[in-house]
Amino acid sequence: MAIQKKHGKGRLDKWYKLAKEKGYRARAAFKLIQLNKKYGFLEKSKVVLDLCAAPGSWCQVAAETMPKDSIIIGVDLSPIKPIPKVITFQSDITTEKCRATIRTHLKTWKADCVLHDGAPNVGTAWVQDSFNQAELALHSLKLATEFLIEGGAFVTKVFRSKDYNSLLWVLKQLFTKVEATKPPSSRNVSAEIFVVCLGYKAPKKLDPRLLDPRTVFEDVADAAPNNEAKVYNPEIKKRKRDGYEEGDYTQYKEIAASEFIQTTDPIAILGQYNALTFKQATNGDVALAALDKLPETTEEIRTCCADLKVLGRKEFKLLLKWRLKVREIFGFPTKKSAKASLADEVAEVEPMDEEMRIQEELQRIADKEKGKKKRERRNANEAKTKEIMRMQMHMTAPMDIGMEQEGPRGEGEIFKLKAVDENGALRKIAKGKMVVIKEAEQKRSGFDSGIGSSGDTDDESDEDGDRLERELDGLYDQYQERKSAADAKYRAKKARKEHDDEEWEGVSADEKGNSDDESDLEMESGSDSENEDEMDVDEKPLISDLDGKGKGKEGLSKRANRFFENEVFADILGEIEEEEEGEEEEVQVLQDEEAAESSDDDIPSIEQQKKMRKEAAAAAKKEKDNTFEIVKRPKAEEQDSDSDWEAVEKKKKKDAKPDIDIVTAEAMTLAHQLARGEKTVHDVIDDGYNKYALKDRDGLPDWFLDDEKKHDKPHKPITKEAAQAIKEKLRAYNARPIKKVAEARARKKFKQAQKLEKLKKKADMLMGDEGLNEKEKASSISKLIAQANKKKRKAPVKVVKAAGANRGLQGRPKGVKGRYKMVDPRMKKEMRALKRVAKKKK
Ligand SMILES: C[S@@+](CC[C@H](N)C(=O)[O-])C[C@H]1O[C@@H](n2cnc3c(N)ncnc32)[C@H](O)[C@@H]1O
Repeated sequence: MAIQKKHGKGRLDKWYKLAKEKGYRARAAFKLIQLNKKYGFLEKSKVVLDLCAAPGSWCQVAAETMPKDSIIIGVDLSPIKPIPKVITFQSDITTEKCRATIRTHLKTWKADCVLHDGAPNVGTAWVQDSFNQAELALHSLKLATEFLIEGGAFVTKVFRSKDYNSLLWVLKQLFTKVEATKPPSSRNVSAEIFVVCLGYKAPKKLDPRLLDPRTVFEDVADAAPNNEAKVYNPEIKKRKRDGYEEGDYTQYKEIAASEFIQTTDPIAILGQYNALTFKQATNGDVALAALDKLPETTEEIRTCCADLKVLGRKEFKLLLKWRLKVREIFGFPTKKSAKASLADEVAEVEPMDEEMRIQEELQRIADKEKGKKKRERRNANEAKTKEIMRMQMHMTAPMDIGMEQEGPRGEGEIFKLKAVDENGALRKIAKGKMVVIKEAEQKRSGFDSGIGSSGDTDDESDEDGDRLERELDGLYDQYQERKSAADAKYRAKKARKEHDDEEWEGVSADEKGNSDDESDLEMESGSDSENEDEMDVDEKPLISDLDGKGKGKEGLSKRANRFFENEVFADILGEIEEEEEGEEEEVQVLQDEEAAESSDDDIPSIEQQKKMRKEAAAAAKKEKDNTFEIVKRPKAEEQDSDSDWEAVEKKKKKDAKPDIDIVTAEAMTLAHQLARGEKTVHDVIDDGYNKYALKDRDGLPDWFLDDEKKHDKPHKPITKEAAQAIKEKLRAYNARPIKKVAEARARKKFKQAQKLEKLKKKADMLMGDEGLNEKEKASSISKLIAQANKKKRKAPVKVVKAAGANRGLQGRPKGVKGRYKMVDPRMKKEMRALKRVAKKKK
C-alpha cells in the first residue's frame, strides 16, 4: 500500500494542507475544532485561557468560534505573533510569574474554559517525555483550578503513559465529567490523547498534594540496561551519552569465562562485558582451568570470548550454545536435567491403586486413538486440498476426485472455512488482507503439517538448539515490545506494517502462498469438524466467493483479484491496459499461432501470461512502496461527510487523469524515464522480477527477517533532475499564498473594479449633462479621474515613549488612538548605531 511519507518540513498530511488553506498556523487547529464539535465548550465561553498556545492555532479557532468581544489569553514559552482579539504573552506556565501575569490580564474575571496543548521538547527518552508531559498537564491543571469558573471546562493533552491513570484520577476529583478522546486529526502514531473535563467543581479548599507532581506521579526510575538489545541486535550500536556508572570508571571490563558458565543471566554478561577471559587469577580457579581444557572450548569460542563488543548475533548464539554444553558437562542444572530430576521425583511417588492405573491407561489409549484419527483426517484433507488445487490448475476434472459426490462428512464439506473465522481471518480476508496461519498457531492447535514426524515421535531434533532458538525468539519479541514502547517511529512503522498486506514474494511465491493459504484454511476447517454442522453457510459470504468456480474475473487467481480490487489500482491498471492496447494485435497473432498449444493445460495461455505480467507489474509497484510511493489521495466518499473542511477534499479532478501525486525522487525518476521513453511498462514489469521479489523467506525467524528487510529491497536510482523536480514541487507548494492573503488580494481587486464602475457612471452622467459645454465636461471628468487616483493619506504613526506609565506596558497605551509605535532609549540607541554602521559602509 502506498504510504504517505514524512517530509523534512513536516508531515504533509491532509490536515497540514487544510490548515495552510484555511490560514491556521498549525494543523493542531483541527484538534480543537473536532474536540469542540464533540463537546461544544467554546461557544458557551466568554473567557478562555490557552496555555502553551504557540504558534497560536488554538487561539485562532477560539477567536472565530467564541462570541464577539470574548477574552482570549494565550501564553507560551515561544513568542506568539499577534492575533486579532487575542492577548498573548511569553512565559513558562510552570512559573509563579506566569500565574501573576494571567491574573493581571484577567483582573477579576474567571475563565470559562482553560485549554492546554503543551508538549515538552520531545526526543530524549519516551518515558521521560511522557512524564514531563504529564507534569506539564498537572501544572496547567493547577492554573485551571485557580482561574476556572465553577462549572467551567478544562481541555488538556496527555500522552498515554504510566502516569496517565494518576492524572485521570486527579481530574476526576475536580470535574463532574472527564472523558479521554482522540480527535481524527491527531495522528494515529502519536501517543497523545486529549482529556476533556467538564463541570469544574470549584472546591473551596484543595489539598496541595493533589496537584503536586511528586505525589501524583511515581518518579521515573533509571532504566535498566537493555542487554538483550545489545546481544540480539548487536549491529545497532548506540552512543553512550549517560557517562560512567556510579563507582565504575573503567570502560573496558572483562570477566572469567567460568562466571559466564555459572551465571543464571548470561545475556547480562554478554551485554555488559568486553571479554570473557581464560586467564587464571592468583588464587586459581579450578572451574576456569577445566573449562580451558575442554575440547568444547574451541579456537572459535576463544576468539569470540576475546572481544564481545565486535560479535554479531551468530557469534553470541554460538557462545550461548557453548555455555549450555559446558553446563551439562559440569553437571549444572539445565532444563534437561531439571526435567530428568522431575522424572526421578515422579518415580518416587507412591504407586497408584489398580483402578486409577486402569483408568489412566484407558485415557491414554483413548487419547492415542483420538490423535490417530485426527492425523488420518488431516491427511485426507491434505490429499483433498491437493486435488482441489490440481483441479483449479486444470490438471484434473472434478469427476476424477468425486467432487460432485457428498464427501464422508456431508456436501460442500471441503469448502467450509469455519476455522478461518476462528482466527478472525474471514474478516481480514473480507477486508482484502491475506492470511497465513502461523506455524506457532498451528502448533498450538495441535496442527500437524504432515511434513516430518508427528508430535508423538518428534524427538529427533536437537533439543538444546531448539530451546535456544525459542529463547532467542522470546527475547527478540521482548526486545521488539520494549522498542515499540520506547520508539514512536518504530511503533509507526509497525502499525503501518500491520495495516499493510503481506509483502509480495514474486509471482511463483505468491501463487504458492495462495495455495498455502487456502490449503491451510482448508486443513484448519478439517481439523475441527465436530462443530461444522452448526455453521450457517449463508452467513459467510466468503464461502460463496471461494465456491465460485475456481477463478475470479479476468482469469486472475482469487488472491490476485482481491489484491487488484483495491482501489489504488483502479486508475493505474486502467493506464497499463491502455498502453497495452497497442500491443493487443500482436498478442492476438501470437495467440492464434499458439492456439493449439494453449489447449494444453500444463502451459499457461498467452492471456494468462499477460495477466501474470500485469500482476507482477502491480506487485512490483507495491514492492516499490518500501522505497517510494505514489500516494493516491483518498476518495471523497471515504471521509466523514459531516466535517465542513472535508468538503474541500471532495473536489474531484475535472480532467479524467488519475489523481496521482508523485512525492518521492524515485517515483519522479521513474516517471521521467517513462515519459522520455527511456523505460517502457515492460521494463517496469521486468524490474518486478528481481532477486528480492522471488526470495524464499519461509521458515526464517522473525529477527532475521526484520534485520534483512532493511537491505532486502531493490535500490532505485534517482536522478538529479528528479530530485530537483520534487524540491521545486515542494517549494511551489510552500510558496502558495495562504487563504487570507489570497482573500485580501481578491478584495482589493474587487474594490478597484467597483471604483472604476462608479467612475464610469459619473462620467456618463457628466457626458449626458446638457448644461455643460464640451470643455467643462472634459475638465470635470479629468478632475474625477485625478480624484480617484489620489491616494488616501494614511494617518501618521504616533510615536509613544516607553517611559513612565508606559514602561513595560503591553498593548495600547492610554489615550492613544490610531497607529502608534512604542520607542524606548534602547531602541533609539540601536537605530543610531545601525545608521552609523550603514554610513560607514558607504
Ligand atoms: C503543540 S504546541 C501547541 C500548539 C498550539 N496549541 C497551537 O494550536 O498552535 C506545544 C507548545 O507547548 C509549549 N510549551 C512547552 N512547555 C511549556 C511551558 N512550560 N510553558 C509554556 N509553554 C510551553 C511549547 O513552546 C509549544 O509551543
